[in-house]
Amino acid sequence: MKLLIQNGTVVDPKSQKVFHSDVLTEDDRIVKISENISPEEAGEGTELLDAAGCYVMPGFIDLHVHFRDPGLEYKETLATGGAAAAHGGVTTVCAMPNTKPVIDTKEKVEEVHNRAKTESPIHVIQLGAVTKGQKGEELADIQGMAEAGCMAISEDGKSVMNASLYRKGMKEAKKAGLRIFAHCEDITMVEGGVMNADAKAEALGLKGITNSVEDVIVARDILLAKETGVRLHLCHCSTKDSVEMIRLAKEEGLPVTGEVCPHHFTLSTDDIVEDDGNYKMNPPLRSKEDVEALKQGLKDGIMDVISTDHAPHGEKEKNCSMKKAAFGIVGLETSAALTYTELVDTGILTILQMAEKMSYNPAKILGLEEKGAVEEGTTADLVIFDPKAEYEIDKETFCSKGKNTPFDGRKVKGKVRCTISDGRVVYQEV
Ligand SMILES: NC(=O)N[C@@H](CC(=O)O)C(=O)O
Ligand SMILES: [Zn+2]
Ligand SMILES: [Zn+2]
Repeated sequence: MKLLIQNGTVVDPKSQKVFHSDVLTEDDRIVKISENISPEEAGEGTELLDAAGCYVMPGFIDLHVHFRDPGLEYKETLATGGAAAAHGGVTTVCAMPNTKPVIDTKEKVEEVHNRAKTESPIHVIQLGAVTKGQKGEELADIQGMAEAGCMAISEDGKSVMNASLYRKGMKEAKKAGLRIFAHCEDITMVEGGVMNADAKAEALGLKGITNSVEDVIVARDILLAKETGVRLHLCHCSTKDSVEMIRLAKEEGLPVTGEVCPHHFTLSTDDIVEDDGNYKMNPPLRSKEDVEALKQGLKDGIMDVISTDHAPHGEKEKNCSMKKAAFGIVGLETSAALTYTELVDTGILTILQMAEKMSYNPAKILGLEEKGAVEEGTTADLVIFDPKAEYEIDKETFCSKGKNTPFDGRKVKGKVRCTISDGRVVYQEV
């Protein structure tokens, strides 16, 4: 099977080049990148894709999604989450293990990997939990899960509060060649908070979550990574002090990377006008000052990755007061547009930096050398992205089962026209 992508502008974060070119794929590989590859040269039966006016970028790699499968299929499945990813230009995801049951053994990782091959149109890397059942009491089967290809372990949804146990888990992870993806939240300090602790929370009569809830665990986890040598990826960073601590860790040469979610650089607590569950996520939307620090951190290269923390929930769980609503919003189908609109179109990031944060750096963090670039010989995971398309986000167009987004009706610029995974078109705008 061959695809010829014509007339596009290739964005390759590996060579740091942006250039006009055609791209030819055969089966799951990029076989030729050159100007004016003719259909005759490509050969009979080659499918032609017109990318005029569009960027041809490496498929996005989202290090942080919740596919809710197994056990919570009413929220999402490997099939619907995979379709949402394809719609958003995402060709590889890391699925968090806070499913039902929690993914904490070799067999459970294998089961998801086997099913994903047929059920999901894009690549799914299942992550394992740090502790059995995410109960924080004893370590999960870390070595076994590594053998099943889980690549990283994470207690996402919460932190491992017992630092001694976490340190043991980090040592095991390092031995097994796995990374730690850390959700930083001191649960003892949350005290029933549902949004950022500020005047807006007070005005709405809602309990607040302080920056320190995140910051103390970021500090602790960086120190534990320093001691154990494990590669630490800090998920969904939301505060200016998280950025500052990652800056210091990097200056010291520690193997620490930072992730920012589109909602945390697009919205601040000022955008919450009423008590609406669709604005509730963990960590919460922060102050303008925090938002600016996150943007600056992305620009300066302190923050390495833009991932979504795609967290689908049922309608009843979200269309209610923040007091009752579940934490989390969907993100796979709005991420590229928000990143382009908020960061590239505004001149904060270049298009190459967008490809770095959404493809190249995530691939590097996972050690996937064949992904995250547009190069001859690498995997044919690609996205055709139209930077000129302007439209309003419409949650009814989402492939995800989750419609829980605060971005419904928001005007954005930048649209995924086509997504290619392993040389197959998995999403194409009709
Ligand atoms: N981010 C969220 O608000 N929710 C996530 C859990 C998590 O990422 O911590 C979820 O699983 O729903
Ligand atoms: Zn989390
Ligand atoms: Zn998460």
